[in-house]
This record gives sequence, C-alpha cells and structure tokens, in this order.
Amino acid sequence: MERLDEASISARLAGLPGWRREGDEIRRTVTAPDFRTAIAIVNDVAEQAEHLNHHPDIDIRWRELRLALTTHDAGGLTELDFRLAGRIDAIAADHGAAT
Ligand SMILES: C[C@H](O)[C@H](O)[C@H]1CNC2=NC(N)=NC(=O)C2=N1
Repeated sequence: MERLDEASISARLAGLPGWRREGDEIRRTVTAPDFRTAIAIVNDVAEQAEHLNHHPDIDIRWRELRLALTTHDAGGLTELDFRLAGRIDAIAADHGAAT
C-alpha cells in the first residue's frame, strides 16, 4: 500500500466531513449515547480492522471515542486509512453516535 499524495488526501478528506488531518494522521471524535454504546462501537470497529488488517488508535473517554488512523508501514496516509474511516463512520451512524 503506497502513501497518498497531498491532492489525493485532500480529495478523500472532502468526502469524510467528520475527519480532520493532523500531520500523517486523520482523526475523528465519535460521541456515543452512553458508555456501553461506545464500547459496542469499538467492538464493531475491531471487526472491520481485522478484516482490513488495518488498526486504528482508539482513546476511550467515557462515551467519547477519539480515533486516529495512519499507515505506519507506509510512513503516512494510504487508501486503507480512508477505507477504514468510511467504515467507522457507518458503524458510528448505526449506533446513533454524533461527531
Ligand atoms: C504486519 C501488519 O500488516 C502490519 O503490522 C499492519 C497491521 N495494522 C496496521 N494498522 C495501521 N493503522 N497501520 C499499519 O501500518 C498497520 N500495519
């Protein structure tokens, strides 16, 4: 998996309004209705991460999840980060979470 160039990163970010760029990462905060739901989201994200063999950093703060994606193997952002970001958005929406 190759690093994306700046134009590709910008184009993909434009399609993911909940996510922001921080250096070599993209980040999103997900606010779940409650703690149990936050953990259910983490479990669903874990399933997708295993499918893609691509794993987010997740910081759990009560019902708020801070997720960060990058591809260490490539030294930057790749298509996989954006694919996983899209799946995380779908999971969060399924669980009634807010940005
Ligand atoms: C060997 C295995 O493919 C790598 O360790 C994978 C696993 N999951 C990963 N996840 C993420 N987010 N970045 C990586 O570079 C990465 N590398």
